[in-house]
Amino acid sequence: MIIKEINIRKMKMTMKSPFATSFGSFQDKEFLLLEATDELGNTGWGESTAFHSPWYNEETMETNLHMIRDFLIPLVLDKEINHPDEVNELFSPLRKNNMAKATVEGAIWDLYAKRNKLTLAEALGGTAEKIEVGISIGIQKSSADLIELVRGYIAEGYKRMKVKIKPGFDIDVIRALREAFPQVPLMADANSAYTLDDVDLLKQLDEFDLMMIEQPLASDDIIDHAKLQKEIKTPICLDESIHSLEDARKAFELGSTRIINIKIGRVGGLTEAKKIHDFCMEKGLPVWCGGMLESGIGRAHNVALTTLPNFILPGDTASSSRYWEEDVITPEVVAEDGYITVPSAYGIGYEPNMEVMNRYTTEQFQFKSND
Ligand SMILES: O=C(O)CCC(=O)c1ccccc1C(=O)O
Ligand SMILES: [Mg+2]
Repeated sequence: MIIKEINIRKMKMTMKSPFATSFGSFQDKEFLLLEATDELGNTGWGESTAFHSPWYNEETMETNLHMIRDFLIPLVLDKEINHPDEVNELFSPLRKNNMAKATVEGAIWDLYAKRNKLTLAEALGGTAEKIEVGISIGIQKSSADLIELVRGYIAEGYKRMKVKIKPGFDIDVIRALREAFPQVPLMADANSAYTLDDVDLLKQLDEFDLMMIEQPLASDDIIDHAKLQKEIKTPICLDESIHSLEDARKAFELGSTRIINIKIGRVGGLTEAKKIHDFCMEKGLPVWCGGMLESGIGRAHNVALTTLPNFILPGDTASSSRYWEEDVITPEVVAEDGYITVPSAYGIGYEPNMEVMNRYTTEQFQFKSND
């Protein structure tokens, strides 16, 4: 296939409620969508998971726009690409900027799948027909508020509850949740809010039978996490620290992580995500698919990736309606009793809803081949 045209949209959508983590809180979500068109008129969509500010990682919507426009598009426009795995190779001379790379690569995966009359899940080698999903709940004003939210999500059928913690909103909150829901599959995500000075506090979490603690220590660390894992029973799951198959290998060898949260954007695309998945499967490390509060386009990519066999644990990709009054795809992503049915239409399997998408588009950029 030959990529003939790329369109980028700056989007601004407001979530139903603010999402608070140890690194900050926001309700307005600004992000990029990208559409790639081939020489036959097939199209594919990708979403950038970079936020407006560099607080989850160093990338932002604007750095992604710069990278895509000035470096990534010139590497793919008018080039003959036989398989999306080649895009990972084409981008490899450029360091990092993984979310920018994943935006373009994701659109090309969708395009490739549609062109070859495959679902994106099939193109990736996934077989699951439905996937199990959990929910990620931001930091609340009080344990009581959190308990009420969790009660509602359990009633909706979500398969595991992930709650955000930070210093001052941790042990007491988890204890209260555990007392309220003795059996519920529960985990905590610290988004790098602790250091090794907090070992004694983190040890206290062991009594609550958590499935895992996600990224307790620094966002770039795999050394201290290995030290911490030796001190605590709760399995550590790395999120922020893993950017590539190489990172996954090193973290595994050091004993820094027993589970990996795979986010397509953070690792630079679906090809790298699949490599990490395959490695973890071989080593007996379960994985699950993380979320970045995506619109329907990114959500659809997450659903397709999760059909691979080592996505053993429920991911963070909940129903569109948990985040948005209206989503940019039809149908919207729906979790029923904690399961999302994998769509059977080609590519990402959901159609962009242009009417809704246009309403939330603030700016557009078009790149066309010269011939
Ligand atoms: O519901 C989702 O999409 C996942 C929410 C979530 O946990 C999250 C949201 C924003 C930034 C980082 C994270 C995270 O997984 O650490
Ligand atoms: Mg996380």
